[in-house]
Amino acid sequence: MSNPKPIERRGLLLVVSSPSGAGKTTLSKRLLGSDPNITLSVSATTRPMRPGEIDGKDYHFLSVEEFRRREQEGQFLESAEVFGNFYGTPKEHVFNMLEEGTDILFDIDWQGKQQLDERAGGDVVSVFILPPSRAALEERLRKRAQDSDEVVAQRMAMADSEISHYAEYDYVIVNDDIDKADTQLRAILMAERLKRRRQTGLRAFVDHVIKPHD
Ligand SMILES: Nc1nc2c(ncn2[C@@H]2O[C@H](COP(=O)(O)OP(=O)(O)O)[C@@H](O)[C@H]2O)c(=O)[nH]1
Ligand SMILES: Nc1ncnc2c1ncn2[C@@H]1O[C@H](COP(=O)(O)OP(=O)(O)O)[C@@H](O)[C@H]1O
Repeated sequence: MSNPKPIERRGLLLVVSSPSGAGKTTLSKRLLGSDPNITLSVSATTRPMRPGEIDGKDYHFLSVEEFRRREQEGQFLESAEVFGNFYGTPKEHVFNMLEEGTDILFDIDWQGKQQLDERAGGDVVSVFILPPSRAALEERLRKRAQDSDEVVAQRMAMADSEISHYAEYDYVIVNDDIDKADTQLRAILMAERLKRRRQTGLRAFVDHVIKPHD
């Protein structure tokens, strides 16, 4: 009896949001570095590059004029203004990856998440990352040491309004211990991948299992 092919699965859009400094970039990088079936949606942004960031890998860094031009051409799946800078998700990469059946990770804010829900509702799985405390959030923003005191203060001031959107998300993780939070994020992804409705090749697989073969 021949072995059935692996069960085909519909790709999902994993949205991870948090107040700045809660750890979503750290968690995303860990996941992307060890799971070959998920890829990052690299956003376009008008914010200045931080030391260590790579253009095209962390973000596509654009001037405001270029961002506006691409936005008007309809190149973004969603876009939003955050902390006075513009951010947007380029459509093309997302569509190419979904066609290949690869899951896509989005590090975007609650405004972007709402727009993705409107456009791709059933395929969106959303996770909100909370810091263990306000003091820990501030300490992490300072420790990152890539932003000025003014930027840290601005991000702390924004944290409350960001956090107020937690209830719009499917899952919430408190990022206290990074290994624990990492395990929790992977558990969510694994369970969501196993949802019956996402396993589009299930009928063919079951037919193969229950029907007699020569
Ligand atoms: N809507 C939307 N938000 C984005 C996008 N890219 C990044 N963001 C959000 O913009 C905010 C600021 O991001 P960033 O400047 O990298 O600082 P971070 O908070 O330290 O990650 C974060 O909440 C990100 O999730 C995007 O393409 N669309
Ligand atoms: N669980 C954790 N415990 C301690 N520090 C952490 C934890 N998670 C992340 N950090 C640190 O906090 C800082 C902010 O994390 P980052 O992933 O850049 O946050 P965000 O992308 O949400 O702005 C980084 O210096 C990171 O190394």
